[in-house]
Amino acid sequence: MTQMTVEQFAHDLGMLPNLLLEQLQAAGVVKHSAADLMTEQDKARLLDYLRKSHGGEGSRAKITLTRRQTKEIKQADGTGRPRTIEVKVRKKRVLTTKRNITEAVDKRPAQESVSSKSAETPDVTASPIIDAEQKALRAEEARKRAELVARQTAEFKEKEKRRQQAATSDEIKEEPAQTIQKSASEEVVVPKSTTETSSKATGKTTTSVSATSQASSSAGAQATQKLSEKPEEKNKKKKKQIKQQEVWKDEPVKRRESKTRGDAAAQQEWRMRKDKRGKGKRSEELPPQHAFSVPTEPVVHEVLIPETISVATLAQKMAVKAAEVIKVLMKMGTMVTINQMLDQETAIIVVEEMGHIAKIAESDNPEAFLEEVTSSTEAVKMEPRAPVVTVMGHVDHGKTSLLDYIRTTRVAGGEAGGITQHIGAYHVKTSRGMITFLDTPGHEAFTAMRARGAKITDIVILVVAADDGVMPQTIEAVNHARAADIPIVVAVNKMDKPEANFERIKQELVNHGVVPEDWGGDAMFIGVSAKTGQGIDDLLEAVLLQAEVLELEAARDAPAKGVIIESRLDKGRGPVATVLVQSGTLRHGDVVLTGAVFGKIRAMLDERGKSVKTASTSIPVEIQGLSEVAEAGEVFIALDNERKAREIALFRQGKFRDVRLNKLHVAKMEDAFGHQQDVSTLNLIIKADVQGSCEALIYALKQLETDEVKINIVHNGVGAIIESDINLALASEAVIIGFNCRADLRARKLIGSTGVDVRYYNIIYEAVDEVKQALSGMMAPDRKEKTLGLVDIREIYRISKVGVVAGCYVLEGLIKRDALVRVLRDSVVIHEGSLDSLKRFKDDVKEVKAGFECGLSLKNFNDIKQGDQVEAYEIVETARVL
Ligand SMILES: Nc1nc2c(ncn2[C@@H]2O[C@H](COP(=O)(O)OP(=O)(O)OP(=O)(O)O)[C@@H](O)[C@H]2O)c(=O)[nH]1
Repeated sequence: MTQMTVEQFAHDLGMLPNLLLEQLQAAGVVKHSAADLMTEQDKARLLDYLRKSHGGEGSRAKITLTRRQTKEIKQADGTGRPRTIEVKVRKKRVLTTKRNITEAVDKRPAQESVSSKSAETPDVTASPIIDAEQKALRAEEARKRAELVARQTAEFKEKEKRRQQAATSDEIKEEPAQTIQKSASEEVVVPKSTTETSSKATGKTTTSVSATSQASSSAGAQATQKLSEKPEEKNKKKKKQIKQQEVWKDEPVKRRESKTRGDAAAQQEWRMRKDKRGKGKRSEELPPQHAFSVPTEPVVHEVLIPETISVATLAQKMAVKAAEVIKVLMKMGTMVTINQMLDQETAIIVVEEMGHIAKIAESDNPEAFLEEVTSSTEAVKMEPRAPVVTVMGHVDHGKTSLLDYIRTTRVAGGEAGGITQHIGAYHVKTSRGMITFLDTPGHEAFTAMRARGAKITDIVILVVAADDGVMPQTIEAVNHARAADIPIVVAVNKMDKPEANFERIKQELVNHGVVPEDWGGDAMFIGVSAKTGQGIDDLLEAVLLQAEVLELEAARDAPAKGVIIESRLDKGRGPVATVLVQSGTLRHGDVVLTGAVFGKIRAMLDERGKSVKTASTSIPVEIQGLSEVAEAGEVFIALDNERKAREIALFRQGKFRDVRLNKLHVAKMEDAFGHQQDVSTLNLIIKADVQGSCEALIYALKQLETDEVKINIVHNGVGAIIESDINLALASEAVIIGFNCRADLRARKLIGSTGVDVRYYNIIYEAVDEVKQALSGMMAPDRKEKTLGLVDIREIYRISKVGVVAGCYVLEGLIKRDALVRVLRDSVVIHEGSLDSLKRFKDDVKEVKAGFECGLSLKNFNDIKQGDQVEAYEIVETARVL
């Protein structure tokens, strides 16, 4: 082996002798000048050092190359002033190698120091430590590389040629970014050649640009330099540019990806957003074709229409201009402005008029959310719950006394005086179970709640004073309970009084349909005394027995639902409401929505004023935190979403409320007049000046009943029409008849807001006549067949796409286009149906009289033959009168 100097070795390696000297020194090989001789041992030491300095030996499978370059570019800015731009290029590339490490490291000095140098160069440096076999391998590889380089060069030349042809005069301007890419392209060659030697390469380049704005003093010099550039240099530059443009095409993408944090989905979304704006084009990832194709026909939108919608919103939903909608409405004879609200029906017509599909929007109605909540709770396990009891009865029969007795003796395990607060409801514990009492005796609360659709009470305790007997309000209570289909337990009170007569009460109530168990009925009668406490246990027992029969159940592990029992504005605490949980569990911190009021529960007290954290089914609690005073009798629901609760509350507060009120179904006499369906019962509430006229009216009305139509007197009484009558009418869809009496002020207000049908009479026959008309309207009309004429079929024509057409002659009467027909063959009916067409010559006609010819076809029937006859007839309906 020939010896060589440091300089020669450096030359072979393609590096400066000084640099090699430094490396040798670092490797512990003492050489003083470039003329010093290198021994094989020196080379081996240097190689060993380089291996170690690149991060360990043997197991190393990755090689990291880092290179920094700083360049200055002088360019004129937008104003034409020369500027110097400093471009720093930092390139880092990690190569993963599967090859023998010795070999990989062996090549390193050459690759690292000269990126553009021919790959065959470093053979000499490796010679001391490679054997003959390796040499052969190396030679083979060198040959391959040479081939590759030759091929690449040829390709570039070809491309260059094409590019030059395409843009001969268009000199590629050197933008700063391009310049960066240009310099970076040098580095790109490395992985390409490395791919040859190492089987896998992953590259990463970080580029930073710092542009310094400074007046260039050498602008002229630069120009000269540009001019003096040789054509080959220019070509070389262009080649590099083209090469880098191809290779670095995906570099912006890489950079973006490296900047993006978060998961892949977020990145994807981010990219999509970017793509939407038309920036950051990524030809590799985009499908080759354009995803959007211009619609060739009008797009039909499915438009969800809420109860009311503004013109602007409607236009937006159809993707048209508001002016278009206004135009359509103008054609329909309505002048509107862009912000005007349209009702649902009008909006539907507009949408259909404009060729779109209108759908009644459930999803726009936040209340639909409540339906979801409600339905989701249905799947939850049901558990038995305590009955909720309301006490009803005539004035002074002892309702309050009875409730007071039960409360003071039973609440909190009989701790008399344990109640510090009165919240309108409480629950008592007995040996057989728990009962919840609504502490608001009377019909008002009861019917008010029911009118709002809240069935809060499970059982009614009907209090009747044993010394007084059945009184008007007792009967009213019975009617209310019956209308609501709620079982009654009769508490015959004041049994301690000597004049008490238990049997008389039973008798009197039987007359009103409340039949005691021992008489074959289903009502339990218990003798009690609110004064002495006699029979109270039996009464509670009876209530629980009744509850058992009812099999009362509710979900416990579900969002709470229930009813507002009482509500008021407390000076210190703000709006407070007593609520009864009917299903689920109410928790401190829950968001509660009731009507148009909502709020987060800030405090929750039980009936003794003790703070509690939860309240499960049939438990009454007082809650604080509602935004306003809630309406008693209104249903409440606990939601986990405050935003949704607010949304629904606002929705209910708005004008939608009026729309909803209008939609509340109330019974109208007119409905009954025009009713042609099988509605067979007319519900009535009758109020009269005196009992006599009330009874007379009921008797007269009852005479109108037939097998088909019935009258149901939901309630009758003496005196003014009061609020509870309206509520009852609302709940039972009844019409109120006021005979020689009027509604009081509060009732009138309620009539105004609910639209309950109230009719006043002072002549009994007038009332009877109107009810008679109503009942007549409820009866199905008489339907009779009327024969129109007879037609002879003389000729049959089979026309493709039309079917069978018959040439006919009208024998008798006439035939109408809309008549019903029977086809007779040998006087036997073979088909019944209707006409599809009726013509005289070529014209469609409405009817053809006897003695004339005509053409006809039948709907869904083609088996018509010459000699058949067609009988035409129609159905005539006549209203029936009672
Ligand atoms: N002797 C006796 N008197 C009773 C009994 N229960 C109630 N009373 C009395 O009957 C009167 C009316 O009792 P309340 O409890 O106020 O009757 P109420 O049905 O609540 O009356 P209103 O609230 O006006 O509807 C009071 O004077 C009670 O003391 C009882 O069991 N025996």
